[in-house]
Amino acid sequence: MTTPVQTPTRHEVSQSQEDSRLDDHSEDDSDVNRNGDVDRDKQEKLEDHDDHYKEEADTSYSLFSNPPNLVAMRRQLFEVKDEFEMSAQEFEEYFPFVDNVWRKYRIDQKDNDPNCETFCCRLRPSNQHKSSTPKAPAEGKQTRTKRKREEKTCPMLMKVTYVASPIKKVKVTRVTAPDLEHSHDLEYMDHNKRNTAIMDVARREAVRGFLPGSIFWKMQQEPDKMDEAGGKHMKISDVRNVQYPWRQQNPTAILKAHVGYTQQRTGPRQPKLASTIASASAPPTPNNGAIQRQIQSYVPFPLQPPPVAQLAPTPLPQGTLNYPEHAKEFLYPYLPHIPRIASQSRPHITLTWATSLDSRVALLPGVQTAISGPETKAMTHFLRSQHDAILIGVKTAMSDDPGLNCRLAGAGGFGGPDRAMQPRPIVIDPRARLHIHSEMRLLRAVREGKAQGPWVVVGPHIKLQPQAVTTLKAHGGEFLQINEIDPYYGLDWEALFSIFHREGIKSIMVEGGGKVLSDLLKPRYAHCVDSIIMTIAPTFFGKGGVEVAPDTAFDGQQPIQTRLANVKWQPMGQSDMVLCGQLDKTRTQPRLPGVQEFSRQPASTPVAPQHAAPPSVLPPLQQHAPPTPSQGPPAAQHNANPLAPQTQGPPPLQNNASPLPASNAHILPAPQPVQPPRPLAQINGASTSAPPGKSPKFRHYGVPRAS
Ligand SMILES: NC(=O)C1=CN([C@@H]2O[C@H](COP(=O)(O)OP(=O)(O)OC[C@H]3O[C@@H](n4cnc5c(N)ncnc54)[C@H](OP(=O)(O)O)[C@@H]3O)[C@@H](O)[C@H]2O)C=CC1
Ligand SMILES: Nc1nc(O)c(N)c(N[C@@H]2O[C@H](COP(=O)(O)O)[C@@H](O)[C@H]2O)n1
Repeated sequence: MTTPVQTPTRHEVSQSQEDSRLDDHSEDDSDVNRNGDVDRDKQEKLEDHDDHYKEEADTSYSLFSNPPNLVAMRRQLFEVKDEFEMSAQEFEEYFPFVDNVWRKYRIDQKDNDPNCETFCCRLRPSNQHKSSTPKAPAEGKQTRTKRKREEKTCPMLMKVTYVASPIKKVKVTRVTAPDLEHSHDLEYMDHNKRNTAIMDVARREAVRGFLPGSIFWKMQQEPDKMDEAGGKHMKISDVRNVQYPWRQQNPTAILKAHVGYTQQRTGPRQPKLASTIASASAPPTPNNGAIQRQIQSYVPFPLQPPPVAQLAPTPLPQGTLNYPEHAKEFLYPYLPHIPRIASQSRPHITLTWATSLDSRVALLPGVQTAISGPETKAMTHFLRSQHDAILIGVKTAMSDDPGLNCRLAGAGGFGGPDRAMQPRPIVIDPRARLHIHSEMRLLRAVREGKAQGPWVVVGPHIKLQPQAVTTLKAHGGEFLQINEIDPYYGLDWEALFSIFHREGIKSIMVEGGGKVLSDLLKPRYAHCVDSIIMTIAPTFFGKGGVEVAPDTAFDGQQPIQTRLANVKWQPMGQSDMVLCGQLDKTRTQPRLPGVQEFSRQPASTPVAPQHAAPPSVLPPLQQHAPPTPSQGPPAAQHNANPLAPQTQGPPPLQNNASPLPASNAHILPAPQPVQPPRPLAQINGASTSAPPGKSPKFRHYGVPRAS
C-alpha cells in the first residue's frame, strides 16, 4: 500500500503562491509574418523571455499514488461477483476509486445493522421525488449525465459488513441475485461521473494554486495511471470545479504553472512545430498517448459540419439553418487557422456584428434589433461554428436573452453529435448583474443539448448568489471570477484573452454589444484582434441607437484613425453587405489619403486661417502611393453574391494560403481623370464667397453657395 500524498497546510499553500507567481508574457502576434512563419529573431527573443516564467521550482513529482492492482480491484468492487474480504484499511483506500459507481442505499431503520452498509448502483432509480429544476452536479459529474441516466437504470445492490477481528476487515457481498449484472460497464460510469480519488488528485494540486489547465496537463503526462484510476474521461472543467471552493476563498491568488506546461503552451515555437501539428491528425501511437490527448483537447470544434451520412435521420428542429459551402470560401482567410493559433499564446479573436449605416447595433439601448437578413444570419451561425467561444457584454445578455448557439444543420442538437460545433458562450458581467435562471435561453439551449454551458466573467470581490452558482453549474456553466477587471479602468482584454487561452479556448467570436466592440476597436487592443467581419444593412438607426465607435485616439498630438487592412466586401442576400478585414496595426496613415489629396493647399489660394490644417498634421503625400491594380481581385469577384443560386459553379476564390490583398482598391470606382485640387476653403466649408464682413452661417461642402 502506498502512502497517501499529504495535502499541504494553509501555510504551505500561501507560501508557495508567494514564492511562485506566474508572470504572464502574452506575446503579440507580430512574430508571425504574413506567410504564417515565425520570425526567427523574434522567436529567439521570446524563447529567452519565456525563461522568466515563474513556475514551481520542482514539479517533477508524480500526481498519482495509485494503490497496487488498481484495475483489478476496481473491477472486483464494481462486479461483486462473489463474496470477498479485504482489510478495512484496503477498503477505505480502494472504495474512493469506485464511488462513481456506488452510493449509499437507505434502508428501513428496523433493518439497520450498525456493522453493515448497503450500496446501490448510482443508476438505480431513486424513490424520491425529482425536482424539475436541475440540481447542481456533484463534483466531477458532467451535467449531460442527467439525460443518460434517465435512459439507463440499474438495480444492483451490494453490502459491506465490517468484521471486528484482530485486524479490522470487511466482507463485500452482492445483495441482488447472483445472475443479475450491472446494466452497463464500468467505463460507462467513468464517462458519466468522476470518482473521488481521481478528483482528489486534481484537488491536491488545485489547493496549491496551480492553473486548472496546468493540472490537467500534468495529469495527462501519466495517461496509464489516469486510466487505471478511472480518469480516462476527466475534463479540464472537472479540475476547474474541484478548484472552485479554493478559488472562492482565495480570490486574489495568482495561479501558477507546472514546469513544462508553459513550454507546452508555447510548444510550436520549438523546432518540432510541424510534426507536433501533424500528429494532431495522425492516428495515436502507443508512445505518444499523452501528447495525443493534449492536442486533441486543444483542437477546436470540427471546422466543417460532419458529412451528411453521419447525421441522425431524425427530423431537424425548427429553425435549423444552412449556409452553402461555396459561400464559406470568402470567409476562410479571416477565420481561426489552427497552425497559426498554435504559434501564439492568445486566442484568435474575431469581432463580428451587424450594423446600420450610422454604426449602430440596436435602435435604442436594450432593444434587440434584427439587422441581418436570413443569409447573413446563417453566416453568423457558420461563424459561431468556427470558434471555440462567443463573447458578449452583460447588457446584450440582459436585453436580448440570446441563445448564443450554432443552429446550423450538423451542429449538436441540430442533427449533429453531442454539442459538436457548439461554441462556449461567455458573458462579461463584472458586477454579476445577469439574473441566472433556468428559463433563460442560454440555459434552455444547454438542457436541449443545443449549446455548451455558459461562462460568466465577474470581477474580483463580487459576492455571487449561491442559487445563481448552483443553477449555472448545473448547466455545465461557470462563474469565472477574475482580477483583470478594474472597477475604474475596466477590463484588461489582453490578460483576459490569455486566461481563456490557458483554459483551452483557442478562438473567440466577439458579437457585441456596442461597449464591448468599441473597447476592442481601440488602437491599444489592435494586436489582440485578428479579424473583423461586419454585416452592414442599408438603414439608419439614428443617434439614439447603440453605437459602435472607439474613442478618438491620438498618436502624440495627432488624431489617428482605426483603419482596416486586407479588406474584402461581399454583397449578400437582398441588401446586406459583408465586410471582412483586419485592424491595420501599422498606423502609418493618420488621415485618409483622399483627405490629404484634397487638403493640399495651392500656394496661391487664400485660406481662412481658422480652417487651415497645421502643416505638421499632414505627412508627405508620396507616403500614400495608390494601390497597384494587381493588389486587388478582379471586380467580378466583388460583385458576385455567394448566396445567389449557383448556375456556373462558385465564384472565383482567393487562395487562402496567399497573403490577403493589401488594399481595398478593387471596390473603388474606376480611376477618374485627375482634377486640379480645389481650394481647401471650399472643402472645409469656410466659404470665401460670404458677403464681406459677415461670417458664413453654415458650412458648405463642395460648390460654394452663391451669395
Ligand atoms: N447588431 C448586433 O450584431 C449586436 C447588437 N447587440 C446589441 O447591443 C446592445 C447592447 O450593447 P451595450 O449596451 O453597448 O452593452 P454590452 O453588451 O457591450 O455590455 C456592456 C456591459 O458589459 C460590461 N463590459 C463591457 N465591456 C467592458 C469592459 N471593457 N470593462 C468592464 N466591463 C465591461 C459592463 O458591465 P457593467 O455595466 O455591469 O459594468 C458594460 O456596461 C443590445 O441592444 C444588443 O441588442 C449586441 C450584440 C450584437
Ligand atoms: N448577426 C446578427 N445580426 C443581427 O441582426 C443581430 N441583431 C445580431 N445580434 C446578436 O445575436 C445575438 C442573438 O443570438 P441568438 O440568435 O439568440 O442566438 C444577440 O444577442 C447579438 O449578440 N447578430
